[in-house]
Amino acid sequence: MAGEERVEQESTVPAGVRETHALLAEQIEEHRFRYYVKDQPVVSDAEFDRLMRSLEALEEEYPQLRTPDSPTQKVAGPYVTEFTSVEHRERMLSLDNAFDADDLASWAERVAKEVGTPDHHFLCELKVDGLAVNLTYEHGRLTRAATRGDGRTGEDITPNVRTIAEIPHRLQGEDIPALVEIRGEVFFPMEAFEELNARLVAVDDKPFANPRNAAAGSLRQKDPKVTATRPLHMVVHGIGAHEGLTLDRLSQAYDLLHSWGLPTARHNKVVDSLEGVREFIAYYGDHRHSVEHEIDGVVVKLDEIPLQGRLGSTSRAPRWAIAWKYAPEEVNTKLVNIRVGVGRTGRVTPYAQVEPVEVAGSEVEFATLHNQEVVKAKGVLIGDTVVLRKAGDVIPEILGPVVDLRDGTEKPFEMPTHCPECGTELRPMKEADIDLRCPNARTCPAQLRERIFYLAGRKCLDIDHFGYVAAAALTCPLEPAEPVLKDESGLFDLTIEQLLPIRAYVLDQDSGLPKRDPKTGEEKIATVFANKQGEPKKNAVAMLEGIAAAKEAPLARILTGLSIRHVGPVAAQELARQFRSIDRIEEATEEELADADGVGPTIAASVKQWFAEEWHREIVRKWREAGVRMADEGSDEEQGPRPLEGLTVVVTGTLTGYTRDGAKEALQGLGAKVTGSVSKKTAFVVVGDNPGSKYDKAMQLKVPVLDEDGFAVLLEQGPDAAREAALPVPEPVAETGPGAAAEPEAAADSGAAATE
Ligand SMILES: NC(=O)c1ccc[n+]([C@@H]2O[C@H](COP(=O)([O-])OP(=O)(O)OC[C@H]3O[C@@H](n4cnc5c(N)ncnc54)[C@H](O)[C@@H]3O)[C@@H](O)[C@H]2O)c1
Ligand SMILES: [Zn+2]
Repeated sequence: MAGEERVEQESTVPAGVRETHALLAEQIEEHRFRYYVKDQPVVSDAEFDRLMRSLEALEEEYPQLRTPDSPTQKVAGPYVTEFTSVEHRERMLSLDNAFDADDLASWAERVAKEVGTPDHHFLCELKVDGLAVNLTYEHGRLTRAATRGDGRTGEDITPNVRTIAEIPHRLQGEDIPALVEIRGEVFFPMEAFEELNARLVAVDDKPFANPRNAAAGSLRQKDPKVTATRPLHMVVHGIGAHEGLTLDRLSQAYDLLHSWGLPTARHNKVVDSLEGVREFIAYYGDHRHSVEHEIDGVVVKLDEIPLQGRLGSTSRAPRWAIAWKYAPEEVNTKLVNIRVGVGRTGRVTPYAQVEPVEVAGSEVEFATLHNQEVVKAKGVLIGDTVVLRKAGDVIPEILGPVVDLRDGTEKPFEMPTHCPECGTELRPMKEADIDLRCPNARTCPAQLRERIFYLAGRKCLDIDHFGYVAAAALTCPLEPAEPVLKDESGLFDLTIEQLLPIRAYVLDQDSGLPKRDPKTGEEKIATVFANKQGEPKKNAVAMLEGIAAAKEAPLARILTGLSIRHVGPVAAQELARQFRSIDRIEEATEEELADADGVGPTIAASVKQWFAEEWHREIVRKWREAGVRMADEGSDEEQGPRPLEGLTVVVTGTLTGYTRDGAKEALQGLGAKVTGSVSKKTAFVVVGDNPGSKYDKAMQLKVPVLDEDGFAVLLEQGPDAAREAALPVPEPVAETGPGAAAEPEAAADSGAAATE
């Protein structure tokens, strides 16, 4: 009876469901066309994947809907495009996804069951975010290159692919087979992306929304000469049809391909258990940005090629492989507005305000745009749908606009000519500067607020309960009309009586805008330092105590807090170490300052300029009157050791928390020597995003490599702790077996011990 009911249900699909299914399928086909043919998708990959999953869910419930032309059963297409179509000798498939640990485990279970032997291995590869290509080599000569197309038939892009330097026109070496199809991913490096869009926008061409589309759009050019100007790369990730080649393990086959000159992946790893797969996934989840290309996940494959054959494929994907996708870092959202913010040094920078979206685990409403030239170069208009990227802990950024969604109401951004907070006319500091500044350093409320916030912050006086809201309340309140601080000179004279009546917006530190009540949407206003009865809040009392205690702060922290241009914590430390008091620094000549260790002419000139301002000298005078010490006692030795003395460090790639100079200064300030090339004498190599050959060299020489977290450990805890925090040395693919990546050996000759 129950069985009959089931059959009954399966045979009738409600008309409404049938229609939903048809509409969804049509939407998906439309998105695929925009993605694979136009290279200009209008939704994010995550959004696309959601649509696919809805379709799959419907077909799960009503299996009759799962017909051979459902998008769930096809790779994509077929499409008629301006390229000649060519048939792949062996089909090019997509991949099934594992969305959670359970999916992965049941895939592994099925593999184990079907291969019938526990003696098999998993090959873990990174999932490169680009577009798939198929290279046909006949007797070692590249005779054809094609896109994936619908899996059976792709587009002939041979002349375009020939322009990619990494792809050999002729294979070199031993055992070159009569025929082999090489599958791989062509990608566009993130760091070249901004420049490409700038070039396109400059000649009124459409910018790309992200690097993956730039890769596809650059490769699928009618004129291969255009492709030749694009910095495309490729990573090999599979083998198709072949003749005259016996293959056993895929990992070993890659070694063979590598020996022929093909660009195989550098981060593959063979493991013999699901545990090893999980470790690989977790490792690259944390080190996603230490790889030379964007990755959107990990692909796990059965390494034994004969066993792969036993598992076979569906119409869409092999059963012997599965893709694990990481949380998406890109989302599409609306660029609501471009605002400008005024920084501590008066720099006025545009930033994007977007419709709030959740990305990489947090809600994002603002993204950096750096300066007005960057806005132009990105080709974004106010009102555009944009691709927003949040990579790890990095500040969110706008990658590019979704041009195909424009309706003509979008407006270009215009950089204001006057300061949004004090109305002063903006100008560049130096003629050649791109950045504009508000010259009203003393009383511009924005600059003062940021300076006070910085002064109270971790790098300077480090005063508890003195955050952004307090800084704003002291410098730009709603009431009283006059702020209690008109510049920083009165900081150490503040009294609780002055604080109690202050009412101010509760400002958001990232945007400088008032926070809003999530329910009413109203801007939040508060008596920041008093409770409802008008009595001092505990935090306000603690803040004043903190300010009083800061009168004894070391000179370096006071100096840093003065916001003298180019005098960050490191330079301040050098000045404090060598001059000992603020008076001696003020009295020193520019030459004397420039001669000091770690100072130099730029900093020296800047210090002189700072003291030349009357209101700056007034700050020092008032602080002294209030009892601020502004001098360090004792000799050099008592100033504490330089924990990185004797170490040579190389910095490569882009760090997120530091400029290259900033990282260098931080290291030098602690006594390290910073050089440009890696040798056996190098104690550490610090790598940011997209490191390059120095990273490889370090791995080769077994020099400990630090990512940004490791770098922080080096600065804060010294070399011994940093060695522990170094990245593991990736194992070459051929070295199979379990076990995590090898511990890096500590450099034997790296000198001084950590002293804390
Ligand atoms: N935004 C859109 O409108 C839109 C439209 C269509 C597709 N997409 C994106 O494309 C995906 C579907 O495309 P798909 O069918 O190519 O599936 P997929 O990207 O999930 O996986 C299959 C592809 O992964 C690639 N790949 C990368 N590294 C690999 C490796 N190491 N080994 C094997 N393959 C590797 C291959 O090109 C392969 O064809 C969607 O999940 C979505 O992210 C987006
Ligand atoms: Zn201003």
